[in-house]
Amino acid sequence: MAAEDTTSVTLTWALSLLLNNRDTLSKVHQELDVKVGKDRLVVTESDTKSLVYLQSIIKETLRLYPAAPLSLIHEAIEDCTVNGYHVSAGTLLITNLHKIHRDPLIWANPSKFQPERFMTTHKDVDVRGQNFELIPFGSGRRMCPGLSFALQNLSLILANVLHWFEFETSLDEAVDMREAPGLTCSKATPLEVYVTPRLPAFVYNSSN
Ligand code: HEM
Repeated sequence: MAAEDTTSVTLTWALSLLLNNRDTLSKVHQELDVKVGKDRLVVTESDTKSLVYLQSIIKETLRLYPAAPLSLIHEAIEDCTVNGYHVSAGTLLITNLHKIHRDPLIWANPSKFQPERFMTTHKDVDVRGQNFELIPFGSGRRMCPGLSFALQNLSLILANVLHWFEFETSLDEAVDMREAPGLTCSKATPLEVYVTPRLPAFVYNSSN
């Protein structure tokens, strides 16, 4: 599993989702204004812990667009029974994370981008492999060892770019959300955005 690729595709989906859901984009900008402030350039790791809406956006992005939609292939090393199904030793198992994450029995409006669900109905659901309805990093002994590093990077990078810039698409068009086939869930078309500064000019000349 490529570490850089998974992080960059997740960030691209997050930004695409925000551009197609401007209310959410405004709300996360408001959160940054209140918790970080427009007179400071760098959002730090300790800031990101209090950015609960931003964290919900990351979870919702990983739910809708898990970077490895079919996870990695696993092989049963011995005969076992899982949930009433007999699995013989040697069976290759592919877990369809994309499908699990959009199960209508678990998720209301499963294909809708609703970060608020992680502050209300699903506030106790995390991505760390303990809640089987949301397992973008897999679960168990062979789950992604880069999970904490990835979550830290996703929060820091997304918080900083959102804090620094306003984002627009050409002619205000909606972002094309089609997915490209492949092991990693990337966009079928590149994301093109226009950025403009959103902080006062003096802040960009400071080093904090
Ligand atoms: C958004 C970011 C990422 C996502 C969604 C992700 C997801 C996954 C998934 C689903 C697996 C398969 C787990 C399984 O077999 O059950 C995996 C495995 C793996 N990931 Fe990640 N990953 C991410 C970032 C990273 C990063 C940053 C690193 C390293 C710094 C990393 C290193 C690995 C490695 C080495 C494995 C193979 C583990 C094994 O087979 O024992 N991943 N990842």
